[in-house]
Amino acid sequence: MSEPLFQRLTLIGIGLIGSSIARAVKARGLAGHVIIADQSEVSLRRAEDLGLGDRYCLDAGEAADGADLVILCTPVGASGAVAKWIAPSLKAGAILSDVGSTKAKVVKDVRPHVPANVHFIAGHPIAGTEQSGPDAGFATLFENRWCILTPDQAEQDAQAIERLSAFWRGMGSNVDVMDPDHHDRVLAIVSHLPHLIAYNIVGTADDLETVTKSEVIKYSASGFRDFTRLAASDPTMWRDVCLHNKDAILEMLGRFSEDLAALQRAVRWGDGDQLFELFTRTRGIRRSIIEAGQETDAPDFGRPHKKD
Ligand SMILES: NC(=O)C1=CN([C@@H]2O[C@H](COP(=O)(O)OP(=O)(O)OC[C@H]3O[C@@H](n4cnc5c(N)ncnc54)[C@H](O)[C@@H]3O)[C@@H](O)[C@H]2O)C=CC1
Ligand SMILES: O=C(O)C(=O)Cc1ccc(O)cc1
Repeated sequence: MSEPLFQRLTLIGIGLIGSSIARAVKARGLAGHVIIADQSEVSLRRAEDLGLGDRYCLDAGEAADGADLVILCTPVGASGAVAKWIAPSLKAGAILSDVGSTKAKVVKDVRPHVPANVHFIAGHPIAGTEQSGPDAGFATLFENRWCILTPDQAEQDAQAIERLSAFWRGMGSNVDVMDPDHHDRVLAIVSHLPHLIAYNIVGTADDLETVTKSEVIKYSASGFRDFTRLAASDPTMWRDVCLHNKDAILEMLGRFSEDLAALQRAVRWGDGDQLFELFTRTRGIRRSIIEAGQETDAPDFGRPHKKD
């Protein structure tokens, strides 16, 4: 057997993403020793029952002590505080990363706490589900998905970026490197806005006085059901995403609202040509995604282009 990429891996937060990393690392032999930390005793005990790691700690600082790679897998709102807590325990030469859905604010919150001899490289696997907690993870989650790294000190961390990229490739992902602000604008439109729209439409249906709750459940067509899946996503995680990526989300929401108003006008004035033109254009985008191998007929997210 070849040497694992990292001798000691620490995962802080053992929910959907942390536990998926733990499972993938175990299945693929990517780390010698896996240490798991979580602030929830229940999740930590569950992780132990599932055999996700080699050691379990309530104290993230203790867990990070001596690790070669530490990955923050908590909601983004906790990143800064956790980084501050573990900073004194990080060993020289260690890599610190994260999996948060937003990047610029994570870098802003974490960077000030990172010792000069530690490589901090923020990251985001574009893979997930609406589920959360240690039971929700699975070893194949990252296979054939993108992972975006957003280093803010790319030149001095070049070797560490390559090691971290190899780690994600080892879990089956394709890796892209991007500026944190650009990441946040792209993800605002392809991920954050769709979740907000889903939360909103399901909330609106729930509030309607003229349609009963039981009718919403009974007659929900598959389009509405797709929205309810996204709208079942973790409230803490998505509250934090909205608070963190406020500017990009507001920018995309502004644009979205303008386009929705145009659509509303086309419906009001019976402008069939405009409706037909838009629906034809968007159908083409779906077809391009399927042709690029990023989507099957089932709901899916972020699958990279198939290699020839
Ligand atoms: N759920 C998804 O589909 C995806 C989520 N992400 C990102 O991954 C991160 C984790 O998300 P999930 O695994 O879905 O969440 P989750 O809710 O399943 O797990 C988060 C875990 O972090 C723990 N935690 C929270 N604050 C903590 C703290 N201060 N110290 C130690 N542990 C703490 C919680 O107890 C929980 O076990 C988030 O930043 C999210 O934006 C990224 C890609 C996809
Ligand atoms: O469940 C879905 O459809 C998702 O969109 C999963 C997801 C959620 C958040 C991310 O930052 C990346 C992927």
